Amino acid sequence: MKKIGLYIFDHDCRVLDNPALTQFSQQVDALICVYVLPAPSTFDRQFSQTHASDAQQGYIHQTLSELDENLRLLGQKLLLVQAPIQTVIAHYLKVEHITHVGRSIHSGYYEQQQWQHVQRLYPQLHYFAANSSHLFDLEQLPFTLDELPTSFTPCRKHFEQLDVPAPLATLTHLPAPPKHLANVDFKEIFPPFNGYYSGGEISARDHLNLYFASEAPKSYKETRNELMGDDFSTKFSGFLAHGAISPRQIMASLREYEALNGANESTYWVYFELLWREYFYWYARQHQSRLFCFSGVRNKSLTTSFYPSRFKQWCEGATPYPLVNALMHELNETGWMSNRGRQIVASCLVNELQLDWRYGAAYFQQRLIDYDVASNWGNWQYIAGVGPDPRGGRHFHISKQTALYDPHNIFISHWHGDANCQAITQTDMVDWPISEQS
Ligand SMILES: Cc1cc2nc3c(=O)[nH]c(=O)nc-3n(C[C@H](O)[C@H](O)[C@H](O)COP(=O)(O)OP(=O)(O)OC[C@H]3O[C@@H](n4cnc5c(N)ncnc54)[C@H](O)[C@@H]3O)c2cc1C
Repeated sequence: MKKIGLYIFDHDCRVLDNPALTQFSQQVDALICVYVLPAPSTFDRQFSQTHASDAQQGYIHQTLSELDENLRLLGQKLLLVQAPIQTVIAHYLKVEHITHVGRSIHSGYYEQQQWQHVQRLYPQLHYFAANSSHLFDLEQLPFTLDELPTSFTPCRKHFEQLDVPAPLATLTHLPAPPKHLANVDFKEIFPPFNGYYSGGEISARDHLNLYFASEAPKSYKETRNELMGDDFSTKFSGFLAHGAISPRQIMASLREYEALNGANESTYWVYFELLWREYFYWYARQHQSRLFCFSGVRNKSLTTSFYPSRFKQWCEGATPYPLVNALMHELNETGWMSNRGRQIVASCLVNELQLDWRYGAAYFQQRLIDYDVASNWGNWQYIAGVGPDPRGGRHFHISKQTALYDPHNIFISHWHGDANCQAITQTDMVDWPISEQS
């Protein structure tokens, strides 16, 4: 009997160094490649009224177009489907008689639940999933998931003892699709690229080569907290989030760079930051749905709440704080924000505006071109003090951060941070009695 495989791309939108795709394609005689557009869940709808931003969708559009281009070089093509995964599987089971279904392992709890659900629904199919997005495989870890250290530093020390597997050899062949399969035109579904950050496997390879051909890695540790500019940080996050590049490919280029130019603290720090990403991946795998809980993984009581007008001010960049406003304007326009910027606006939402951190995380989920379930919700928990921070949360003082990172008002004026500063006027019964100052 002919083995017909359905491969579901998700956060692994590349053909090179994609263990899940490579191994799955070796198990089947014919292959259908699909990308399933995620529908907003009930949880998403609870925390926000808006949908994925144009910046985010335009970025995904580019990512998928470049994946399709690379698949075509291997005699394949990418099909885009807008339906729940179980419907997609049911469709191809009926129409193409698929026998196998493959994908890369997802860190998200709901995505894992969905994967288990389809296996229960269609037990007659063969299922396959492998790690395509992280540095280490589960079998390499010196601890079980339950024993994952509760904070980053001890975990990093374990990670540093491990060898990062080399990227796979170039993929030269994929089984062909079973027969002519109609596809939708990507342009009919997605808004155009906004011109700020390019997505996709081809762009990722170009960017990686440019970054490691530059002097930037030598001073990364000193520049990485800046707010503005082309190469103060690596700008790998969008590519990594959608899997247009693998962290192992980045590590291979980093090691080559170090061999040619010498290693220093800054080149090590690029690895160090990739280990943060790694940590949050395993953290999400361990804590599952607790990643989204108000009290976090620490089960901590918080006093923050939801104030619609304050949240609106934060989203629109109309708070009393010019730096926060400028950062939010940058996010809304481009879909990206520096790491220091994310820390400042997240801290403002939690500490100054006293808002439930999950609204901020959900807003980031819809805006970021590099949205990644583990890194986003894990970092938000960290700032809100309900996650892996041994100090129990962070408060970034906005005036101090402004003096440190935008002393000449360049960032604020570029993103019009002082154009619409509004006082926080809303009070509610918990603020009573209202003092002179409020
Ligand atoms: C509240 C908040 C939300 C965030 N949400 C996301 C998200 O959805 N997706 C995402 O990829 N990153 C997220 N980050 C982490 C970090 O801000 C971005 O990865 C980084 O700013 C991307 O820019 P870069 O690629 O130039 O990073 P660089 O500074 O050059 O770092 C190199 C790579 O290391 C990884 N990395 C660096 N810092 C972190 C970190 N704190 N946590 C996890 N990985 C890290 C990223 O993959 C990044 O591309 C968030 C941070 C905060 C504080």
